[in-house]
Amino acid sequence: MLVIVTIDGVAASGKSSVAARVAQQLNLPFVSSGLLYRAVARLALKHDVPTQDQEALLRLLDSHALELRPYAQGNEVWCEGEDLTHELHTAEVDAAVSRVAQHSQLRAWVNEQLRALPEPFVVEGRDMGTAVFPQASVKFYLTASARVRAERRAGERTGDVDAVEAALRERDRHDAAQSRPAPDALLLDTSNLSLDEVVSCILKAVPA
Ligand SMILES: Nc1ncnc2c1ncn2[C@@H]1O[C@H](COP(=O)(O)OP(=O)(O)OP(=O)(O)O)[C@@H](O)[C@H]1O
Ligand SMILES: Nc1ccn([C@@H]2O[C@H](COP(=O)(O)O)[C@@H](O)[C@H]2O)c(=O)n1
Repeated sequence: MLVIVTIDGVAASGKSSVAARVAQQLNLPFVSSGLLYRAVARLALKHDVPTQDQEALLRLLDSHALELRPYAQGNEVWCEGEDLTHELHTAEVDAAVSRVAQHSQLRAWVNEQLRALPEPFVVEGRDMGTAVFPQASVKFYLTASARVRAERRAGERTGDVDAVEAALRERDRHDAAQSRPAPDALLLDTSNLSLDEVVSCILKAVPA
């Protein structure tokens, strides 16, 4: 019986898009761990809290309750009655989030939120199959060339592909510590695969 499916990978490798479709096919909720880190970064920017200051970030979380709401069609993050979701995928948050994610106590807070979610689900991120859910039923790790990822990301947000590629490479460097594939993860280079082909590969590898 499927309990947890993890889909990890580097920035803009297709984790969220693939996880949402895989979860839909498996009739499971899908969980986006990155949204929690993004929400903390957004709150820090909104309240002028330095992302280098772990204690200040923890105090911010104490005074502003964040809630991740996983739905089949996508996740939402709410903060005291306000839906923050539409503010979380911006270049400003992209530039701040990796620094937030480097703090061990912030990571522990995110992991506590994720482990409290009712199973089963598909969960995407960087370290779902390693640090957070090592016991997962089946694990995948997505990669793609930085150029292909930049072209895909530039396709959904306005922006120069070269600048997007440079930003993705920067985020990859900052995220490297928590972005290693689990030894038992199936690695998928999606550079030359369509979204449907990636989803199909994953569904074929999920035990019945
Ligand atoms: N295999 C693919 N072929 C073509 N386009 C893809 C593929 N996978 C994802 N995409 C597109 O690339 C863009 C980025 O995908 P997505 O947001 O799912 O990546 P991500 O890994 O979740 O990104 P981030 O780490 O920044 O949250 C989206 O527009 C998505 O539709
Ligand atoms: N499991 C995770 C997920 C995310 N992060 C950090 O959050 C950033 C945004 O994540 P996206 O999946 O939305 O791109 C990411 O760049 C990491 O800094 C993480 O550390 N661990």
